[in-house]
Amino acid sequence: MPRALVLAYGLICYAVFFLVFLYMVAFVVAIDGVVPRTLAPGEGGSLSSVLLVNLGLLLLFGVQHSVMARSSFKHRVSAWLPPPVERSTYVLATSLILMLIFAAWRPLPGMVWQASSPALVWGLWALNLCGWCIVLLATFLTNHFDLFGLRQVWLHWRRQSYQPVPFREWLFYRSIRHPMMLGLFIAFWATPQMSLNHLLFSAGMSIYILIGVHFEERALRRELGQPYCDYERRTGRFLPRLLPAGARQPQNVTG
Ligand SMILES: C[S@@+](CC[C@H](N)C(=O)[O-])C[C@H]1O[C@@H](n2cnc3c(N)ncnc32)[C@H](O)[C@@H]1O
Repeated sequence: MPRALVLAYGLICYAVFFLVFLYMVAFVVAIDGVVPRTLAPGEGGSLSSVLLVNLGLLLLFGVQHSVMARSSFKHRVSAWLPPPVERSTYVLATSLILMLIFAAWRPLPGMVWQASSPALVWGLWALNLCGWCIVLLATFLTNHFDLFGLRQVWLHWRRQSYQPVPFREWLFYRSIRHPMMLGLFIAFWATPQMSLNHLLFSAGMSIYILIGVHFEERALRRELGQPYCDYERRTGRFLPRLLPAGARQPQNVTG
């Protein structure tokens, strides 16, 4: 594959994901008129058909995300998917599944909660915004450009060999292991208006996150060994551990 094509492919995949992520914010936040389809309540057909379609979509997302992240999958497809474009392809596949969710999601009628006090409404919107910001910031604390495949295609363009991103323990990662997922939890659940529709989406995504972090931790334990086990002891999954200050000194996980 010509290097320019690899670079263009990586840039396009990143741009597509960026737009899809922005759409996801609007889809979840569900403010009228911003995007055509959101998680606002509506009539999507019989309860059984709505559940079948929506749970199927969430399952599809979970399967794509987990299977494509596995090293055995990467190894198997390496013959026809060159390493520099592997991450971009994963990002593109995730974007396509998210687009399918936005297009095919069947709405449910009814609200679960609706805050009425202006202070609570604004407080919850502020918390929601914090959630999205934590997600974005956490991508930069590890390596935003590696996570979305740009670093891989750029290094290939420059004819430089790829070196994996070192394990980071900066800021949030000093005390919790999954700030990106914590941000998503906050963004999915902190809302002044929770429709039944939104509840189903948030619950499905949250279950997937819990399963995903289990596999991510297992992979990191295998890859990094004892230093990662020590990191697990010092940190909490989503919330900081209540440890004496001295016990939480960062150490270099990669040795
Ligand atoms: C989608 S990111 C999610 C990271 C983390 N679970 C979170 O919620 O912030 C998954 C990738 O981040 C990598 N990763 C996890 N923790 C990391 C850290 N502290 N430093 C660098 N990379 C990390 C994992 O190896 C995996 O490839």
